[in-house]
Amino acid sequence: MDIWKQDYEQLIFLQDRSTLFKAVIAVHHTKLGPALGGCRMMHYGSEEEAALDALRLARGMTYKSALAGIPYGGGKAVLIARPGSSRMRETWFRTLGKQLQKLNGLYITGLDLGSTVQDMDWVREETSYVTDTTGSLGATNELTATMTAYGVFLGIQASLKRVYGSESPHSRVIAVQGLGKVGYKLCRYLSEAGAKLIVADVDPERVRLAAAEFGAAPCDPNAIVSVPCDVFSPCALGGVLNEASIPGLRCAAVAGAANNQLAAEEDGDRLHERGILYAPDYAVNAGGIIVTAAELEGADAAKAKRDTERIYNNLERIFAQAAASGLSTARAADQMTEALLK
Ligand SMILES: NC(=O)c1ccc[n+]([C@@H]2O[C@H](COP(=O)([O-])OP(=O)(O)OC[C@H]3O[C@@H](n4cnc5c(N)ncnc54)[C@H](O)[C@@H]3O)[C@@H](O)[C@H]2O)c1
Repeated sequence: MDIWKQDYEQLIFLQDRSTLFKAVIAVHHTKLGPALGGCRMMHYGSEEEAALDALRLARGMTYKSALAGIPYGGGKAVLIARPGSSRMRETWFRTLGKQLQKLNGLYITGLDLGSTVQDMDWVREETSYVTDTTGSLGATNELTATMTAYGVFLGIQASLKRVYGSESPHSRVIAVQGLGKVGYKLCRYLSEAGAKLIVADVDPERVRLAAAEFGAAPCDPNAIVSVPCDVFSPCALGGVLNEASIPGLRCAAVAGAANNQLAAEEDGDRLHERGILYAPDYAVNAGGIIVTAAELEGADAAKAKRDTERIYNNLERIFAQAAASGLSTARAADQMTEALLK
């Protein structure tokens, strides 16, 4: 990877050799406000891989916040885990907190894959540039996942409206890949709206629960991508929409929570060519970052919900712009967002 060819404002490498602490902070864009994005803690094959992940994720945060209309830029921290790192957690997160304090608000961190509310509490003891601490809006009652699921539900409704002329999920077949914090709550919204659910998860217990609670039809995790349905909703992994999977899709639309659903930029064009309506991931899954923004401005859950409702309208605008320009919805969303970043 050539670091200088990537798109970002600052890339900060942190280390403390005495405690084996290694982290990367990517600040992608701050014109609309301080860089906001969680801290991921995981194993990486190399420091370069960690930096690339931070850069890619930070860019995604810029686009998500800008389109969601919240006054923040995009950033991300990754903390490089290694065998035995659980013993070092407190030290490492305190070190991160001290470094964030030195950055003086350029970047605000929070929860992401592999980090916990306890970790954020340690950061908080060193700096105020952190969200998702104990008792905060983002850490309470799973509001982040609930609003993300609600936003995806709205994204599915907007997609149904575009494809069928009616937003109602009643009797529509929705295939949900991943029944984690977001996917399971999404199933609840859909089930209450009368949708027929097909679900898959690598954890059979989650599938059993969804079948019992929502009457969902279980599906093999390897088959859910190509199951016949009205809307396919990826709520597990990134990269599920790719050169190999797109020809096998049997849905009218895709709208889900997973980040980075398109493996490559051209995959948005592939969906467009197949006549499948793609609701761009960062437009659909902004509910979580909207909760974080509400937390930072001292607002409540009701405000976060109102702001999440903008997702429906954003998608209508993206679909209209794509139709008018002949571009894929992915490219139309990028164009709309990039205009906001100038
Ligand atoms: N939690 C949020 O608020 C939020 C916000 C924005 C985006 N997202 C994204 O949405 C996705 C889901 O988030 P989450 O918080 O529900 O995560 P999670 O870890 O709680 O749930 C993921 C679920 O997917 C399942 N899974 C993993 N691999 C699978 C596979 N191959 N097939 C089927 N199921 C599989 C897991 O068993 C798990 O139940 C992630 O991509 C996440 O980055 C989440």
